[in-house]
Amino acid sequence: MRHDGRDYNELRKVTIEKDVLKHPEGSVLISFGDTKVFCAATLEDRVPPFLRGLGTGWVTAEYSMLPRATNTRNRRESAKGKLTGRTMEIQRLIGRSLRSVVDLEKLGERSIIVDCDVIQADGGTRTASITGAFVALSLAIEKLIESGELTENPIKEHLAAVSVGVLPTKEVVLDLDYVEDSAAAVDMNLVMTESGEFVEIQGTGEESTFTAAELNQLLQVGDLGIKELIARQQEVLAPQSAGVEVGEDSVILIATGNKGKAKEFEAIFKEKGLAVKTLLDFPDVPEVEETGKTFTENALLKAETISKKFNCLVLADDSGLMVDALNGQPGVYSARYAGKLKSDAANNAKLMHELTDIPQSERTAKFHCTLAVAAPGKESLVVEGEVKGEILAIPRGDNGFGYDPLFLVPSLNKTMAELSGSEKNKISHRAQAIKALDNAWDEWYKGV
Ligand SMILES: O=P(O)(O)OP(=O)(O)OP(=O)(O)OC[C@H]1O[C@@H](n2cnc3c(O)ncnc32)[C@H](O)[C@@H]1O
Ligand SMILES: [Mg+2]
Repeated sequence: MRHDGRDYNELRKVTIEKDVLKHPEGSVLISFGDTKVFCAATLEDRVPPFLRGLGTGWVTAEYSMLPRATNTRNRRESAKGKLTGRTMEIQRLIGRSLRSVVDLEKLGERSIIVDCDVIQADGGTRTASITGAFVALSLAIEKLIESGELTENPIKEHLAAVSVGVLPTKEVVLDLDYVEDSAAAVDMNLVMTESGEFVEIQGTGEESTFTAAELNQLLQVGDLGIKELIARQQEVLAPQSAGVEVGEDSVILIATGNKGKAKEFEAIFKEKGLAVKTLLDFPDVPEVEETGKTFTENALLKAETISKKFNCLVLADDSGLMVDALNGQPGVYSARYAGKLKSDAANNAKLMHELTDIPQSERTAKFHCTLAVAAPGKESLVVEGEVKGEILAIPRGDNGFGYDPLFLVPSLNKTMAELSGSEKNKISHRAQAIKALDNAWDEWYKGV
């Protein structure tokens, strides 16, 4: 029986929180029970002198512990003026471990430095550091891929580390906390890869010895722990590493967080036998900032950013309302016409207000839709669609989304919000753009 009630092969509660710091390219706060470590990965566009000009990159790590990470205060190493042997040994181990799963040539002439700072120590700080450092490193590399600086991921496979040991009771256990660690007869740190290979085994009999049979048990229990830790890392790094099913042929990923658009695309693609996934399925993926000045720029930005992130084919829609009496406004600013909060009600209220004195005959407008499709290694495809109409003074209908209740389709004498979903999907700007996409698809798909 372990003092905290865990089973012999049970990890402490492991949590990995990502993007916890503002400045580093990759950051995580990892906890193994009460052991908590910040891991921050920094990208630098240079390599140490011994690698300069060789076209290869470098990954290294630094480790440190806050004075009160432990039961009694430890003087800062910076105040002492030198690193202890323990610190040197641990930071070399972290760097070595990370390099074992990175193809340094693919990384190119740049360095990634991972700082592991223990804020609370309760046993296993080096193993928590390695497991967290791998995630921070992956996040930093993701940034390089997103920005187009790297096209291929230099990470070969996942890496994690865990402690195992033999208690004075002779029990072989996984993931020792401080109480167990300080009494253990055998203490071992394992660093392993996703494919089950070892990077490092540090095993010591503490005033005792251990048998080959015990060693085997220790390795087995450790292997299970590593598999669990890697699964946890994959969850945190998902969807990039887990891939979900977006790569399947029958699924199309649409880079939109707009529920109204998502619903329309689902209906339109269902008829083509394709299931739709949108960013609503991936709430952790941050919204792509629409910094473009045109529909095309923004559609490409959304499609290409998300395609790089997921490494699969992605469709994006940038659309909006263009009102003639407002010189084409709100145009690309349609979603945020009344402010950052993107409220349909506020946008419609602003539009009604802006057009207060404009007679109906001068309230002509059009909905515009630009679609961009991006796929890895291909030049993106862009198509457009439009539908003409008029802006009413008073909203009508409850269907659709956005400006639909104010947008009259004169030939039907109904607003877009008075049409059923399937009626709107026959005539809308989005439907027109999808027709154009259909026409261009085969040639684009075969080519480039
Ligand atoms: O960028 P994504 O995540 O796709 O979602 P978004 O709502 O921000 O979308 P856009 O940047 O393309 O802005 C388009 C805005 O134009 C309006 N709009 C586009 N299509 C529309 C439609 O079919 N009916 C009504 N309003 C529409 C609506 O206000 C949208 O929020
Ligand atoms: Mg948008």
